[in-house]
Amino acid sequence: MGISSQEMAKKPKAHLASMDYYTISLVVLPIIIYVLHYFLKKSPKTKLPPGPKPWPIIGNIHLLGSKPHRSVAELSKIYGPLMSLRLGSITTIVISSPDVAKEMFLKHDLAFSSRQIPDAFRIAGHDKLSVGWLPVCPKWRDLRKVLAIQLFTNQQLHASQGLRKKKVDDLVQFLKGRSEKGLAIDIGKAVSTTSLNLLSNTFFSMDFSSYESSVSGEVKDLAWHLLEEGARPNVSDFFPLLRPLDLQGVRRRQTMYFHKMMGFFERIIDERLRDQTGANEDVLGTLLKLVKEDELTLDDIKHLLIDLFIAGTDTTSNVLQWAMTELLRHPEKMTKAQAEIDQVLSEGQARSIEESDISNLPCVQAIVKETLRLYPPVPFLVPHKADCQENLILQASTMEYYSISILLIPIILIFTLHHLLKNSPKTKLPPGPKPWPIIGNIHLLGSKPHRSVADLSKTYGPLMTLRLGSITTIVISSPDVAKEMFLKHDMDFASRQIPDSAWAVDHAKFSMAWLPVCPKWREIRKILAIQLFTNQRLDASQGLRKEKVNELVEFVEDCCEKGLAVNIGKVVFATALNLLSNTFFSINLSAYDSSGSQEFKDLTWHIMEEIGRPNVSDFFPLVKALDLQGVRRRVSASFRKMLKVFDKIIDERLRDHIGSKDDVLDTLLSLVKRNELTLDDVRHMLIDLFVAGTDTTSNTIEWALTELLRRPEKMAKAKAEMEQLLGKGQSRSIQESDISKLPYIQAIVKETMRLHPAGPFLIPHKATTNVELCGYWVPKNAQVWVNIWSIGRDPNVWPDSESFTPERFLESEIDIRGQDFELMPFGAGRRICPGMPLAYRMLHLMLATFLHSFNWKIDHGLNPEDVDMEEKFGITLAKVQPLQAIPLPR
Ligand code: HEM
Repeated sequence: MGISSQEMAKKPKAHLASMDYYTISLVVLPIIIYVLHYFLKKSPKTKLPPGPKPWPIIGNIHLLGSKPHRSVAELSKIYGPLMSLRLGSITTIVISSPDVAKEMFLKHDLAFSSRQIPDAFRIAGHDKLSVGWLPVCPKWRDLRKVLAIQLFTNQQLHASQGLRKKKVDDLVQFLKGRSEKGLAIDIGKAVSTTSLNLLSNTFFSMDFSSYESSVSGEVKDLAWHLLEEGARPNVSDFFPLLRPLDLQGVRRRQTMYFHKMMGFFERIIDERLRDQTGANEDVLGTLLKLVKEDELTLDDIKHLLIDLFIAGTDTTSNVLQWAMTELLRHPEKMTKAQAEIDQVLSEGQARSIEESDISNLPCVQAIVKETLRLYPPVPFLVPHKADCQENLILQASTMEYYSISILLIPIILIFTLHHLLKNSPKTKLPPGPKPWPIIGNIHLLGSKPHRSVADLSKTYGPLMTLRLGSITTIVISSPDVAKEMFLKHDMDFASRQIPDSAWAVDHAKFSMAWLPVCPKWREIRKILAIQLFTNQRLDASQGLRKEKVNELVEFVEDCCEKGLAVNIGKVVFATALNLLSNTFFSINLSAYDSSGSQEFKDLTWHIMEEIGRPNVSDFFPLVKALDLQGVRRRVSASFRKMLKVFDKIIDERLRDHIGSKDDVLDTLLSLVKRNELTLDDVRHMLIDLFVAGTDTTSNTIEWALTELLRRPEKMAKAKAEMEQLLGKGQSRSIQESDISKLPYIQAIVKETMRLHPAGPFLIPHKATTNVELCGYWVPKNAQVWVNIWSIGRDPNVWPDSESFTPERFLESEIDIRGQDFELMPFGAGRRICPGMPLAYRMLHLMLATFLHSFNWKIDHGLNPEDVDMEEKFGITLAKVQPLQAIPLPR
């Protein structure tokens, strides 16, 4: 199924060319937008609520992620409870506090009573007949009146309660049957079958669904599809002028589901009209009476029924499912509710529950309220829309220019040029999600790209294509594909996709981390391998490191005496910084209690964070020059500060004399003297070594201790291993040479790096030529992400993959040095981390010292399982909440 490399070499550059059209349109696009803005600039200013700065064109769409309710809640913490977002060309106001909601509903209810109608519901005239989507108008008022007066009055509901009771009895029968056979129950399925039947009996006096068969599937699935498509982010909603194109096919699919559902209701209505003897106490009976009295049309009824089923089935069953889930998690609350029900029902003769009992069950009511509080089935309500707001209209008209340019440019440029190219032979890229126009798949990355991409790989496979703006990105998520990449094509993938931020202060020109494989890069790697990181060199400097670790112990002992908690990440960072600075310069760069190391840590983290941040300049290289998000500007400032520190040290050494310390700096400066390196090479090499070596090390130790604090039995096992080797009490302290005799500590380090690899995508690689990989075509210049985070958690590779089990490595040969593609926290192939030999020593030395010298307690009296495990994505994965642990004497 693959294609030969010769054929590949001949492939015309159709793919790359098409990419360039995106980029061209992106150059033209801002010009048109800014020209139109210029003409509009005399319009009065509007004072929108605060919100995140929108990106050109897409606005804030990329911030929504896969769980917009959570992403938006996070944003509101920064921008306040009344916030504006720009979603494509749509201004969206987000309300996140009871006070603002109160003002909206009490003071401005009418002004906000219309709906933002998704394109998915502008089908078959539904938006013109549906009570859910109509604006406040006479027709909408009539329909609401019918609901309130004819359908959902207490009297009507009372009349149909017998039907519902019967359905609940059916559920109980079904549950009893399963329970007698000792079988588990799919709560979601049972609950949604019941809630569908409760509705279908209230409306039609008939069952739509049965517990054992999938006949019910039809309406339930249709309601689910209609809701799912309706809620799907749709480019037609973000850019209304693109609606006619229905780029994602949402309207096409929705029309099909809609007609199927409509046909289903039409058959029921026809039968009822033919057989007038049927039950008329139900909702359909009432509605048909109103048709007879000319108060409604048959079309009104069909659209009303669609509204009621879409709105009523999934919402009810979701709430019930969440309620049951919470009660199963909190058995004591379940018991309390059961006791209350028992008490109400066993008064007199034991009987089953009636709707009239609800008012006597405050605990059950409270459970429903609490479930609705935590899991509101419609987290943003059904989006409202502001009517007749002068300033919003102005905003909308400005936005239309975006839409016009969006409509014109992609259509004229991209599609015309694509058409011209359509005779070019096709290339067979690995599968992947369908890209949106212009932004491609950027919107799928969310705030934790390693997780989002891992989820996508479940659908598209371990070799997947994403289009990130104009950049083709190949994602590798299995050991087999990684093996083929590193063993068969290492050279072809050994270059880097350089982020724009790495060009700050010309860093990428000198830096070994970003240079392509070229004589200069080889030269620098050779110097590191031969002069800095040989075993002999590292053995020679181990005394310096031991001294630094002793200082760490002294600092922690002091905290221990004072009963103070230790910010693990901070002290490990300071130690790692000193281990490096002593290995390289024979000086300390930080003190534990000074703000200096924190400043250096902040600088390092900022650099890592900014380089890892999704940046429009990386997705659309032709707009790089604009540095739209200011990332390059901020990274330049951080690099300059860091260079200032190194320049001072270099100047001092040059003033003394080279050779006075016999350390790494001496070695490097003598190479400068011999013209084998330039001073700039040395300065930028130091940035690389400090940025790549500190945060990675401290994050790994922080995660290791976090995992051990959550599992005290593993911590005890590690301590026992060390006691056996080193003795207790007046024991000697640990040396780097002891590491090989501590298999459990080694296993802990491996297990930590499996679950929390410092660089989840390695440092992104790039294809330097067209490559055939596992039968697919990887085009030249494609970015390559090796998702070692998802490989490390793949249940097909690792049994019980989510659990922290160092024991799995005790009987296994798997190592972290780039030979085993299931576990490669340092990468593999030519680009493997050159600092690995030093990192290996530092990690084991510090972790073992922490465990051997102290007992540890979690701060704030937290239970082990409650320790926060949230991670934030940068080029490294750090903990969101720094680990604070209290040291106790051993
Ligand atoms: C826990 C510790 C560390 C981890 C997990 C780690 C991991 C990595 C990874 C995954 C890469 C990219 C490999 C690839 O793209 O294929 C890398 C590259 C690199 N690392 Fe490390 N690293 C660590 C510590 C260090 C230390 C201590 C140093 C030096 C002092 C260092 C220096 C570098 C450099 C310079 C590169 C870029 C190499 C190149 O592109 O040619 N790292 N590291």
